Amino acid sequence: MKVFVSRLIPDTGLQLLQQAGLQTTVWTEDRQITQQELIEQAKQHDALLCMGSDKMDAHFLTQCQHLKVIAQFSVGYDNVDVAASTRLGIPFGNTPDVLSDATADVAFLLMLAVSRKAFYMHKRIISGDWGTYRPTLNLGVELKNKTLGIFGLGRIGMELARRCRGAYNMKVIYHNRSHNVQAEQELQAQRVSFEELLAQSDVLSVHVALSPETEGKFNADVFRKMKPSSIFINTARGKIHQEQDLIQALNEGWIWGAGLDVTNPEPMKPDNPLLSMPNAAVLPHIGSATVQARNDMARLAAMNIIAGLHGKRLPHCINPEVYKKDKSISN
Ligand SMILES: NC(=O)C1=CN([C@@H]2O[C@H](COP(=O)(O)OP(=O)(O)OC[C@H]3O[C@@H](n4cnc5c(N)ncnc54)[C@H](O)[C@@H]3O)[C@@H](O)[C@H]2O)C=CC1
Ligand SMILES: O=C(O)C(=O)CO
Repeated sequence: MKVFVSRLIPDTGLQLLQQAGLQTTVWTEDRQITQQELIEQAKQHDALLCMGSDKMDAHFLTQCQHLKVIAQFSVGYDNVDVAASTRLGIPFGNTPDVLSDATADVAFLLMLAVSRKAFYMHKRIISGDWGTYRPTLNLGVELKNKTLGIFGLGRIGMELARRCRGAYNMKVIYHNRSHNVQAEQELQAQRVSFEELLAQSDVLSVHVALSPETEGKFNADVFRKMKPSSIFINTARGKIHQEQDLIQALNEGWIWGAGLDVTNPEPMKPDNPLLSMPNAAVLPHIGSATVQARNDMARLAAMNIIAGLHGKRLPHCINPEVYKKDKSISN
C-alpha cells in the first residue's frame, strides 16, 4: 500500500512506514503543496500524512474519500473539517502530548523575554544603540510570586503551569470549560471565570484550540480588562487574538507586553509594528520545533498511518465516532 507525505518529516517516521512495507512518497519541494496538487497526489495513494498547514476541508476530503486514513503532523486540527472526515468514513489522526513540553518551553521563554524586553534589547545592540548606563533605563518586570492565568488548561497549559509554579512560585488560575482536577491537586490551581482571568492575571497565556468560540476572543474590549502591568502570551493560534487590537493595547498601555509564537497571517511581514516594539516578542511558530518533539510526532503520525491501513483503531484519533460506522475496524 502507498502513503503520500505532504512535507519532509524526520526519519523516525519515514523508517517506521518503510519497515511496515509501505511505499512512501514525500513532497520534497521547499514550498507548501497546493490543495489541487495534494488532491492529485492523494488520488494515487491509499493514505496521507499531512501537515497542519494543509487545508483538509470538505472539498479535499470528498475528492479523496478513498483514503483509508489521514494522519496529521500536529496536535491542533483547526484546518480539518472533522465532521466531513467522519461522514466520509476517513479516520483522522493527530500527535498529542509529545510536543507539550516543547511548546510550553516556548510559552515560558516568551514570558521571560517579554518581561525583560530581551528581543528588543538584542535588536538595539545590533543597531549600535547599546546606550549609556542610566538607572531608570531598560527596566523590566519580575515574575516571582505573580499570578499566571491560563486560558485553556489542557496538556500544554499544564506544562506551562508546572514550569511557572516550580520556577517562580506563581499562583495558577485558569479558565476552562471543565475542572482540571490534576492541576487543582498538584498545583493548587483555581478555576475562575473569564472575567476574573482577565482581571487577576499578571501573565495570561492562551492554550485553547482555535474554534468558532475562540476565534478573535482577545480583542480591544478584552485587552482593556487586563492589568496594565500584565503580559499576554499566545502559542496556540494567531486567529485567537486580533492583531490590530493587540497593537493598540500595547501602544495605549492597556497591557505591559505580549509574546507570540503564532500570528495571523503566518509568516508575519517583516514591517509588522510588533517586531519593533520594546514590549513585544514574536517567534515563527516554533513551539513544537525540537529534535525530540518532531521525532516523536513523526513516530506517532506513522503509527496512525500503519494502524489505519491495517484496519485498526488509530492510536490518536480526532474522530473516533468514525468507528461506529465501520464495525470491521478492530482495536
Ligand atoms: N505553537 C505551536 O507550535 C503549537 C501550538 N499548539 C496549539 O495549542 C493548542 C492546545 O494544545 P493542547 O494543550 O495539546 O490541547 P488540549 O486539548 O490538551 O488543551 C486545550 C484546552 O483548552 C480547553 N478549551 C478549548 N476550548 C475552550 C474554550 N472555548 N474555553 C475554555 N477552554 C477551552 C480544553 O478544554 C482543553 O483543556 C492546540 O490546539 C494548538 O492550536 C499545539 C502545539 C504546538
Ligand atoms: O501541533 C500543532 O498544533 C502546531 O501548531 C505545530 O506543531
